[in-house]
Amino acid sequence: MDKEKVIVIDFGGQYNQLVARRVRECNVYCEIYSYRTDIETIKAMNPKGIILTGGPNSCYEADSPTYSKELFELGIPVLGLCYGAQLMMHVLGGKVEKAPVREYGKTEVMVDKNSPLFQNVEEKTICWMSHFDYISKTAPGFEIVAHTADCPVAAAENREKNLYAIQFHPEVLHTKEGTKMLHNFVRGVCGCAGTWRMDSFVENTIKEIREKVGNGRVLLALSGGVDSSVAAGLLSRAIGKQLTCVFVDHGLLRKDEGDEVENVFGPNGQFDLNFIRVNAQERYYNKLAGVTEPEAKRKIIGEEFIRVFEEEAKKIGAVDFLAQGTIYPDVVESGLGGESAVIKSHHNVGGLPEYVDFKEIIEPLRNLFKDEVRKAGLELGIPEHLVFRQPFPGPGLGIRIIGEVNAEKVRIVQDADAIYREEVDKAVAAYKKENDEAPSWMPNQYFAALTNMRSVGVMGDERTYDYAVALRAVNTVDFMTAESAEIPFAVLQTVMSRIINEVRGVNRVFYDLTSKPPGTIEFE
Ligand SMILES: Nc1ncnc2c1ncn2[C@@H]1O[C@H](COP(=O)(O)OP(=O)(O)OP(=O)(O)O)[C@@H](O)[C@H]1O
Ligand SMILES: O=c1[nH]c(=O)c2[nH+]cn([C@@H]3O[C@H](COP(=O)(O)O)[C@@H](O)[C@H]3O)c2[nH]1
Ligand SMILES: NC(=O)CC[C@H](N)C(=O)O
Ligand SMILES: [Mg+2]
Repeated sequence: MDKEKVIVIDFGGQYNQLVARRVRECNVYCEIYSYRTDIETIKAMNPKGIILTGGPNSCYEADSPTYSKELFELGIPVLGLCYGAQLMMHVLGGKVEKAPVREYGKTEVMVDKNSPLFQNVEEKTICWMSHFDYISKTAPGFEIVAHTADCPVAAAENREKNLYAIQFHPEVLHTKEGTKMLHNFVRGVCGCAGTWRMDSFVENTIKEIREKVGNGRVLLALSGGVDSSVAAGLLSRAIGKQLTCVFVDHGLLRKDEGDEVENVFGPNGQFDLNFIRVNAQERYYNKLAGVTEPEAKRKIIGEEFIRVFEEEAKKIGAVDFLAQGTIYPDVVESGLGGESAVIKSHHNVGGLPEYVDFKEIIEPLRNLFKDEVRKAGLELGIPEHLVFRQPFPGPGLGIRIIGEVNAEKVRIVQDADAIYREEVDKAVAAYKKENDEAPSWMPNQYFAALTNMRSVGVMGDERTYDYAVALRAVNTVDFMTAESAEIPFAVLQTVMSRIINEVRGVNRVFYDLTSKPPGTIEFE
């Protein structure tokens, strides 16, 4: 018998893998296909349900991604999300246009509890919006089953034909009851039994690595961060000393980070690894001098990483494989997740130079989200303080210094960031001691960035004309969507006064309140 399957049709949304992941979490097998896949192929797969994803385009424009009306006439339940919802209305005779009010981030939504989609969902709930178009008129046969203050059609259904449209994103965890809504569609509307089980990731991956590498040698780009540490755990289990880890100190690390990483992974550390530290500060500063455009900076940093790895590989002799701790969000934001737009080129994906002198690149975590990587890390026995470290991007402070990078700016942001992290950690520890649990505002990522803005201040009765530091702290699970964390004002004030007193060159401190979307977590 055919395995029960739901297919996701990709229109270039940022959250497509999350949709697939949520469906799998309902114990239903799921695959993603491009919107260019023809209807015969889709019919042949005999899916129990079809989900249309979001996407960056406007469906009413001439060359935007679309799908033929037939898709909605197969008798298979279809759920459209955001762009997918708009497209469903557009194709079936409704109307989509530029919204008078755009919605981004957390939004209150009122749902009709009688709809099969909203069974057991609160009447007033929180959803995550990200759109500038809206459905101004539903297609014939559809009924509106959710709305927000600014969005008259937050969801619509044609129950008889099993067609459903949701303007917001139930697949992101910031939509409070989104998982339930997808469950209602997949298990309720589509009638999937939910008998599928996920394979063991760790076991299977170790087997696959062994088969691929054979007797070859692998160079792993190790940053000391969560992803590459978990990748190191997997590879070292799979191929032992055929693995060499190379850590690059590019001069864009946090204060004292180079030595900290060496202490954990180096010869005096807790792992039995071949470990090489390369000090490449000068070479990065030279390449970055005068460069201000964010994507150009990212590409330079990405290319330099590869050149350093190639040089190290030559020293070791005959290294076939380069391994990296790339995870799914790196891939999708770099515009390589199927139909998705480029948001930023992660140094390890879109930032890779065209010519790479390795036979193959191994990325065992390429399809996982951060929280899944952490789970694998714990399974591999990697210590908790490493597994739950906050992420630090490969291009490092290079993308937290807006505009040109130089040694002086690196010093400023390193010092400000160290003060900020110290004070936040102190406040979290004090809260934990008193309450036996972490505070609700405990951020999942927090750092200081250096804006490119200088402004006038007065210090010691004298005029100053110095830089402004921006503090960022976000709450997020998968780093695909995020909210600004509510760090207590008193803590922020302490940080502000310490930064201004202790870090030369700064006379103003900002706190960034932006969620993702519309912001991203990093600044460039
Ligand atoms: N300084 C570095 N030296 C060597 N490799 C690096 C360095 N920085 C990043 N990389 C490589 O680039 C990949 C992506 O970096 P990224 O910061 O996303 O992951 P990470 O550092 O492993 O984990 P985390 O997200 O927790 O920081 C890493 O997994 C690693 O393979
Ligand atoms: O290794 C990396 N190389 C990169 O080029 C990069 N850009 C962003 N990040 C990290 O990814 C998460 C999402 O960040 P953004 O919201 O800024 O895209 C956050 O955790 C960021 O720190 C990167 N990590
Ligand atoms: N997130 C989305 O799918 C957005 C759809 C469309 N581009 C809009 O802004 O309305
Ligand atoms: Mg990192």
